Amino acid sequence: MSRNHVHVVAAVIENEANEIFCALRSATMKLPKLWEFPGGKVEVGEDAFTALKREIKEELSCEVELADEIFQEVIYDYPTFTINLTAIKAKLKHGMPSALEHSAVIWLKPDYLETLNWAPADLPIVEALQKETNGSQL
Ligand SMILES: Nc1nc2c([nH]c(=O)n2[C@H]2C[C@H](O)[C@@H](COP(=O)(O)OP(=O)(O)OP(=O)(O)O)O2)c(=O)[nH]1
Repeated sequence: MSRNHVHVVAAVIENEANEIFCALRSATMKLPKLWEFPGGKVEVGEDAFTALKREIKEELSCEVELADEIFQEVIYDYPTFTINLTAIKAKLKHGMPSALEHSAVIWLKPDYLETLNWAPADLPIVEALQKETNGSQL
């Protein structure tokens, strides 16, 4: 049986107060009204980093500086497709993010991320961010 596979890149954008940028998918998007890290599908011929910079410009109308390394890779089976979600940390480089496609955005400290209703594929990323913060407080 073949399944639909999609490769999606997402930015974990951190600000100087160590808050993380979270975005709410709109009612008309797939996986409606779930929170996500902004990004989108990698197009043919693109690498994850190039795709993510493009998606952020399109979706949030700002520029980000990406970390050199991938933060986390998640593979998750949704009922109708399998997602390979690549999360990369980022900082704002130029402009402030505007919600051009999302219905809400919020900056949250890692400890509060779990209060949102996340797309299921994002939960391991949320967990890794919380572990990172709590580890650094020990
Ligand atoms: N951008 C983003 N997408 C995510 C995350 N987690 C997650 O499961 N997804 C899913 C939602 C979508 O099905 C897919 C991303 O595709 P997309 O953002 O281009 O949105 P879409 O499917 O509505 O676009 P399209 O098919 O209409 O072109 O990945 C995440 O953190 N960020």
